[in-house]
Amino acid sequence: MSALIEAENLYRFYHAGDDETLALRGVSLTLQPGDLVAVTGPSGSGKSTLLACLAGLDEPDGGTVTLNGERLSRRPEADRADIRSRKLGMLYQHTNLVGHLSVDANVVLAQQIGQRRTNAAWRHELLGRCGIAARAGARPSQLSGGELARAGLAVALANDPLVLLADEPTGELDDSTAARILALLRERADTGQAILLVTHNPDVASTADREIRLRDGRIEPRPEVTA
Ligand SMILES: Nc1ncnc2c1ncn2[C@@H]1O[C@H](COP(=O)(O)OP(=O)(O)OP(=O)(O)O)[C@@H](O)[C@H]1O
Repeated sequence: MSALIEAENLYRFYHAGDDETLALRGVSLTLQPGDLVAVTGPSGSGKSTLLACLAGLDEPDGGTVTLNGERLSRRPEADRADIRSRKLGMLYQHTNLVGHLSVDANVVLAQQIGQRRTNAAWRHELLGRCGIAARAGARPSQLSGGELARAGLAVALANDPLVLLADEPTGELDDSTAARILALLRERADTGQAILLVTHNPDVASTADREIRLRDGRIEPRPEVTA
């Protein structure tokens, strides 16, 4: 079985004048089909940078990202966009919705852009499962923060992607809605997807198969288990 996400020794530096920020310093991780993994860490530890590099939206200064056997890093943007449209769904912290389209039309658009040929039945199921069917005709500006997060998740899952990267998918949600969304993510993982979610919430992280903790751009070693 081949890994769905492989990141090897990722480095990302930002320069502003004389200042250099080491956002990622040698991060490696692997997700197999069925893995639901949480990325946690304090503000500024590199979580969003990691997600952007894994999605090919940002180019790491060192290291490689491979999605389902296809190298994403150090390729022209058109190639990365093609790989994304075949393999990846992404939920951003700041919404991934087009402002002048309804929620339903946003999901339709994502289905048209993607290359995995999902149908209208899938879209309707998804809107229901994400708890946003009742607001499917609304535009993003008419939605609450929690509704935006759920609509964004429907867009991210529109193509039933092999890999889902989600930045704070439950951040704006009440406990019962968050539990429902986590159950949906678990179910998608059980069908063989790999899901990486960023969260500040320890309860959400504890529902994942494992937790990757970032600090200052590095993965914190797991505590030694003593017998
Ligand atoms: N475009 C940029 N230019 C300069 N520095 C940046 C840029 N983007 C991020 N950084 C810096 O890189 C580091 C990692 O940022 P990142 O957004 O990945 O952290 P994070 O863990 O996602 O934080 P948060 O939990 O607050 O969202 C921070 O020190 C941040 O200030």
